[in-house]
Amino acid sequence: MFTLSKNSCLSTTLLVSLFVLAISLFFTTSPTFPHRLSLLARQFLPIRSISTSPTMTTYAKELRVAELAVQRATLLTKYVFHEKAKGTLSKDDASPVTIGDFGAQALIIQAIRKNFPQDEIVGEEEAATLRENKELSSKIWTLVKEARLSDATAEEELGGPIPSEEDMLSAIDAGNSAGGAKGRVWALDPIDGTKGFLRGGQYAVCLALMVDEDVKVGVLGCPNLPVDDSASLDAHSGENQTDAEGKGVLFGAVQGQGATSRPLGIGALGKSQPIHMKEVSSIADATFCESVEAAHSSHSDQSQIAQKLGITKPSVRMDSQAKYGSIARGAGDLYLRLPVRKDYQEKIWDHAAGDLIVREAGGEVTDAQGKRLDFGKGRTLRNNKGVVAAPRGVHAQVLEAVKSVLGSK
Ligand SMILES: Nc1ncnc2c1ncn2[C@@H]1O[C@H](COP(=O)(O)O)[C@@H](OP(=O)(O)O)[C@H]1O
Ligand SMILES: [Mg+2]
Repeated sequence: MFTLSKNSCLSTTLLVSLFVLAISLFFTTSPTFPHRLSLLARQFLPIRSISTSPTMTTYAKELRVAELAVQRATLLTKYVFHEKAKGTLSKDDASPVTIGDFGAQALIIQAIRKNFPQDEIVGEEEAATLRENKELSSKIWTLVKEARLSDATAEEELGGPIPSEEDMLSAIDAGNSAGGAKGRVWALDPIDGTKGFLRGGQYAVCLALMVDEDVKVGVLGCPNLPVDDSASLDAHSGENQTDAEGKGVLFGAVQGQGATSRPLGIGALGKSQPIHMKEVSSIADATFCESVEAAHSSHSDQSQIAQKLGITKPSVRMDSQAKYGSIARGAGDLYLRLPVRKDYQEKIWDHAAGDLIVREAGGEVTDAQGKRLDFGKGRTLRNNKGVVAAPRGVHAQVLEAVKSVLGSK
């Protein structure tokens, strides 16, 4: 019979322990530990379970591509915005916003398709009208061709420029996914806040990645917000600001990793810093951000809710998801979207990025009944009505006021 002496038993145990210790030290002290773990996991687990687990995947590449792609798209939107302000592009032919929308969508989808060819994309625009209007299409193509980051490496990371006008149209049309609760789905709003864009106010280029309906990555490019996170809230509304000095911010977030802001540049990404919502110790001191458009969110319900909460400071009106970015960095505290039309369904591209950025900055985002926004129901948030975004500590209090005002209707 095979037996072991007490001594050899002890030395075997010692050897095994030393081996285990060495392996754990190697992995845990290595800067590439999460990456190694993910590679190891990839060999033993099916792909789907890796991409849905926040601990296994850092989404570092997705965030980087999204930030660079949004930054590149804003080169085009900023050009169009300033040409419009100079009067070179007029509002009459509806072209400024159309050119900006289509051009930005093409540039961003090109980068997603190059880097993540299997992913689905829900984009706001489609190219049908451009295929019928050759003149408009070639006008957009002229600008798309020129929109390049000044940093060659960054441009390479995005997969380079779009090769032809036909490729541009095909990229725009690749945003036609129906969305849904399964797999990797990007939500893209090439120019959110169309009305703000035309008015010379705030607008945002918005991109988010959902994996199995959960928002994992969110990016907002806001060319007209102040770079400075501590700038006064008035500077955030940005009506008729045409001077680009000190403006342009890029917000980013990955689920479980916090939210950041960085200057919106023209080449490589600028330095990022963490952002946090402001702590609200007394709700009466809070400030609301609300939509400029009373047709998008009821201004009268908003003022009744403010009254209920004892808030006397006037709300700051701002277009686009710049509202989510602003409260996430403590410029303003609360953002409500109060339904005007009962039949209107909010679009996923109008909320996905902002929802994650606010939650990662210490906030809570629900609908007006307190339900989490449901991004797995296709292109719209058909399971939700309204939006309530607030710092985690006061969200319940704000929601109660919202319910009591909307409930009495
Ligand atoms: N009746 C309505 N209720 C709520 N949102 C609406 C709406 N009609 C349009 N919108 C959305 O409101 C967005 C702008 O939001 P805000 O008012 O916060 O700036 C628009 O995005 P686009 O500008 O991309 O079209 C559009 O999708
Ligand atoms: Mg929008």
